[in-house]
Amino acid sequence: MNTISFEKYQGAGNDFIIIDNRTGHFPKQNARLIAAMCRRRFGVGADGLILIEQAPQAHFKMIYFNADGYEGSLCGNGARCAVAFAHKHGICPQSVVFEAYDGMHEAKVLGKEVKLKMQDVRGIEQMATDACFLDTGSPHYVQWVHNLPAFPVLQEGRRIRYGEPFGQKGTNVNFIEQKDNNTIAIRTYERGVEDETYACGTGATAAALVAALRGMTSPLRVEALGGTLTVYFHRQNSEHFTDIYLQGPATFVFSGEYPLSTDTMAAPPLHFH
Ligand SMILES: N[C@@H](CCC[C@H](N)C(=O)O)C(=O)O
Repeated sequence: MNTISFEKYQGAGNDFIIIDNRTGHFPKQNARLIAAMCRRRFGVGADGLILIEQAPQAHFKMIYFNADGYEGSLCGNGARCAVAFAHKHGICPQSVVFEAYDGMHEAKVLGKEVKLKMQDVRGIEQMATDACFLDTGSPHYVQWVHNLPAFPVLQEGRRIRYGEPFGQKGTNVNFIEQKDNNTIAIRTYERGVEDETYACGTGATAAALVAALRGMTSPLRVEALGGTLTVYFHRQNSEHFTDIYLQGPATFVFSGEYPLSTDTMAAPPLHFH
């Protein structure tokens, strides 16, 4: 039987299937296969799937698919895990340049962590007194809330993700609360996973920049359900940020072979959904 070799990684509990696709053997147009592999309980289980491919001007190119099987925008935690994977397999040195959805990125492997340089951010839209929208490689709505542990993230996240003005394209949705002078807590509803995830790298970055608008300074600790990420930035003015870095754990979990058969290529429907 034909199989696909994969490794599973997680960065602060945001988990990914990673496949070395430098030979181009993986059927990446097959959204049903990707969704089936990512499906918890029925497949490998992951928030997304990442292909490592050849890139002419970089050590590698990363292609990211959300758990729904469709290509997503930048995944910050996925990118950090992709770097850890590529470094482990000798695809890149400790300091790496790779291509992703939003262009070239530099990153560095620092022991068990990976520090990733993000693109500069220009333009933070104020949506309400307590909410902003910005793009950190992926679109993010960020809202300040009280009592984050009790906040209905799934319900509110889904309402905002599908509501106006985002429509069908949608957005990722983050809820944040200040914990101390340089720490915020975050919970994220992710587009494409359509659920709360344990962490989101581009979301943590967006949240840190929104916190900077309230006077919080770099480096900022962002505490997610699955672990802590650190965001570094330089604030040029209220809507222009440069030298943005996302740092945190990027951990190998296990490796495996996924069988390619008609049975394993489709995620079964749930009977009582
Ligand atoms: N988990 C990711 C965010 C992935 C992108 C997203 N779900 C989308 O396509 O909108 C991260 O760590 O940044």
